[in-house]
Amino acid sequence: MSCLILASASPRRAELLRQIGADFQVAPAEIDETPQPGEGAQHYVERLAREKASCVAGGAPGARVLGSDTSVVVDGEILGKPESDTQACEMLRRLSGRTHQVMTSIALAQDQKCRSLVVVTDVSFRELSEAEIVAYVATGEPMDKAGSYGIQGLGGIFVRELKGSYSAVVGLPLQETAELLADAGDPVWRHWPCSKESQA
Ligand SMILES: Cc1cn([C@H]2C[C@H](O)[C@@H](COP(=O)(O)OP(=O)(O)OP(=O)(O)O)O2)c(=O)[nH]c1=O
Repeated sequence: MSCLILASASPRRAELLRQIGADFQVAPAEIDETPQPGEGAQHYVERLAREKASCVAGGAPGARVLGSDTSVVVDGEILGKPESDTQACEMLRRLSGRTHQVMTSIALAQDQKCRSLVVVTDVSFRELSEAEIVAYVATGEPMDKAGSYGIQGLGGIFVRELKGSYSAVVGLPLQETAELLADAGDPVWRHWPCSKESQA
């Protein structure tokens, strides 16, 4: 079976892919993440996941390349990673006391072929006080995360309810990723270690 490459600089994605026992290498993709004029959120995340996967696949003939993108969407507006503390505070104020969508797309490319899907999760925040928004941004945790929070970190205390895939919010939907790899002919369970002695 051809090798699997994770086209991502995200330590969370690598950790999640390791969690399900996949055997892979990491090669981050450098692409322009600017949304196209009038582009819808689902289209945007899927396009980026496909571009990340295809960009790395172009330089790795025969390899299976997994790309992914996560964006937070509120009132149809895409919130990416904040560029400043001020922007992080603004995003958190917008998310306070309401429900937003986290959209994560995964794409698996091999040579010219590419399969992709989008997972949408509803996340509801309780009301956040100004003091805790400022304290949270001061920790630095929001800075490399879409929507300026990490559900898997300190930001977990903001989340009242989640409907959908927790792992997709962190950056890689585990069930759907395993399904995409299985459809491509290499289910992750084939790489799982066996703790039992051979019965032969
Ligand atoms: C909402 C949310 C996002 N995130 C992260 C997942 C992604 O790493 C990041 C969204 O940015 P992305 O552009 O999807 O990914 P990235 O720049 O980190 O890595 P790459 O493009 O190389 O794959 O936000 C969390 O870790 N926790 C959360 O709760």
